[in-house]
Amino acid sequence: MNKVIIQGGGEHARVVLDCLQAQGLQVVALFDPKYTGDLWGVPQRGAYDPAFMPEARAIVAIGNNAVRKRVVSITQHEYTNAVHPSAIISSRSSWGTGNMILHGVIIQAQAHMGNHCILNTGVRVDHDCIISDYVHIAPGTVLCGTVTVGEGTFIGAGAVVIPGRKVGAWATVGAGAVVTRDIPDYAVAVGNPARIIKYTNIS
Ligand SMILES: CC(=O)SCCNC(=O)CCNC(=O)[C@H](O)C(C)(C)COP(=O)(O)OP(=O)(O)OC[C@H]1O[C@@H](n2cnc3c(N)ncnc32)[C@H](O)[C@@H]1OP(=O)(O)O
Repeated sequence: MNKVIIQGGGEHARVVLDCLQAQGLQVVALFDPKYTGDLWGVPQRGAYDPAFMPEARAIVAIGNNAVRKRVVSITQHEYTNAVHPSAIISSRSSWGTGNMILHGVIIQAQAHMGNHCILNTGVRVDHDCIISDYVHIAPGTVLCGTVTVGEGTFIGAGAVVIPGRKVGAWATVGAGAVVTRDIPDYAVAVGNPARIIKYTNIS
């Protein structure tokens, strides 16, 4: 059960491949219509083939949350998690499947995360945070204790969310933002303190 396929062939997929290989897992294929050839010893097989090695586990390594959700809906393999060996993870935290917990991430006690999320390089998720499905938290971001993040939300690199704040679903927090108030669903917020500049309509 150590074989893994990756859905996606772009930059994020390469980081996830690096992570899975560091875990000692055998990545047997990358699927992405845009890529063929060999990447770090792994064949890039073009479009997804549901019949390919059905015993392999899958991970959808696509950084865009809406696209990742769509590709998850058509993937027939069972899922696994990518967890880099350098991550520091409390045994009192929990998460579902299909998640990418990348290099240098820290997850504190009683933090809980759903499925198909990305905790990118060096993200810190402190105690009692709750992260829904299809969230992407970009490199270096800090979620202080008891923060809640709704489905599909993207939090840009180096952002800070102060304790107890709620970031809604399918929201966007800009790089370097400091979130001092709750952010509603679909809002795009930037700056310190973070201010809403617009709403998006992704679902
Ligand atoms: C491994 C990896 O690389 S993972 C990927 C990590 N990527 C990131 O962290 C990127 C995060 N993205 C951002 O911060 C983007 O700027 C977004 C998503 C917040 C906004 O993007 P857009 O919707 O294209 O907004 P746009 O660029 O038009 O900017 C709108 C306004 O907000 C300002 N703005 C945009 N981003 C920020 C920001 N992070 N902080 C402060 N102000 C910002 C712009 O200067 C502009 O201001 P103006 O209207 O006065 O000129």
